[in-house]
Amino acid sequence: MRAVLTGGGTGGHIYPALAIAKGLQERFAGTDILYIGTNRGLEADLVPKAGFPFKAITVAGLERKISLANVKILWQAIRGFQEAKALLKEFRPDVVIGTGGYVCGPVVLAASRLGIPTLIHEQNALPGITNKLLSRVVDQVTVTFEDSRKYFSKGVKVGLTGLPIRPEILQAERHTALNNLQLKDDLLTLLVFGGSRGARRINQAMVDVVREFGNSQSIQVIHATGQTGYDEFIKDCQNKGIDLDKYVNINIKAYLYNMHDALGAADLVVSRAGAATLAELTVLGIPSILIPYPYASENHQEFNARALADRGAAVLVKDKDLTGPLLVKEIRSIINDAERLRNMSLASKRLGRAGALNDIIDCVEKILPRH
Ligand SMILES: CC(=O)N[C@H]1[C@@H](OP(=O)(O)OP(=O)(O)OC[C@H]2O[C@@H](n3ccc(=O)[nH]c3=O)[C@H](O)[C@@H]2O)O[C@H](CO)[C@@H](O)[C@@H]1O
Repeated sequence: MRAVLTGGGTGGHIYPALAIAKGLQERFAGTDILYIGTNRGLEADLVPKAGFPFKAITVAGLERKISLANVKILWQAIRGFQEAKALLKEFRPDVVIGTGGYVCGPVVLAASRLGIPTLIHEQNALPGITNKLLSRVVDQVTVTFEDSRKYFSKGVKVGLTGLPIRPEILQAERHTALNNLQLKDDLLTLLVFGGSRGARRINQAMVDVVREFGNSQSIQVIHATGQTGYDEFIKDCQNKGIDLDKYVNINIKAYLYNMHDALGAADLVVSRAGAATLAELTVLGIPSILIPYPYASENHQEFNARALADRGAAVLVKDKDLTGPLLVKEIRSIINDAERLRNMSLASKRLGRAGALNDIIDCVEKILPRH
């Protein structure tokens, strides 16, 4: 079996594709994978690190208003389509799977023109523009939320599967994770990150959290600043007189390539509310404080966060309200109340869908040629 995966820009599109790639290899022994993305997205870093062959094509996102830049972008899209077609002809996949982001457009379209079976997965309740357009040419659409069915035209085959999660996250286990991270098992672990690119607002609030909990006897902290926010965070700490070297329980990273260990160790998470993150939190039953990114298209992160907050699995803090002292207060009020922490964890677990990856692989199997 030969499969092409495509999806890019942010981790929220890439990790579901990586999960599907691993799921295919588990189901069909000897599966050959090719990942097609762009050199500008996070996929150029994450895909080779995950051990899959990666090829890049030319592509760029359209601006929402008519502009001269869009003429250039349209030209790049045509070039990207030709490049995708050439890669597909060379690799000869049995199936092409897209998980959103601009790069999916030319790759999935080229596959459908070449008569290769195609499937796309939508992570958010509100489908992205690329997936909405592609839904008209693909063999199968799979969605995370029942609610998103209504955004696709009649006649489009839509299957409800949930969001596929990397197998290593599904298998994460606290003791091993703490060991791998060299953390203590008698302390609570707070994990903080702002989606795959980091979040400046969360980093700013974290300066106070680090100061408050530095060398605490009850809690240890892992904070991922995002690749571009690391230096600024360290400088902000220095400016406030915080010497991070003196805090043995505070671990600051630019990016967590070992998220399965970080999530496996976490008793409480502070994060943005991207769909992939929420699927991971709920499948492991981790309580969270969610600060939705307010500029995500049509404010979809707030809808994501509400789905958890309304069911007691998370506390929602609006970005505009976020300050260091408020974050410290929210963290304290949860970690100091063991019963609340346990109830939030149970509520989170109830929302998790561990079978999503398997269900998507079933959908892939159904569109393969021999079926
Ligand atoms: C700002 C924005 O529009 N973000 C969107 C983007 O999410 P974005 O990529 O920001 O966030 P998601 O939460 O969906 O996914 C992040 C992924 O990166 C992983 N991770 C993160 C940090 C780290 O250090 N290491 C690591 O492995 C997380 O475990 C997760 O798998 O795509 C998602 C899925 O379409 C959307 O729901 C988000 O709204």
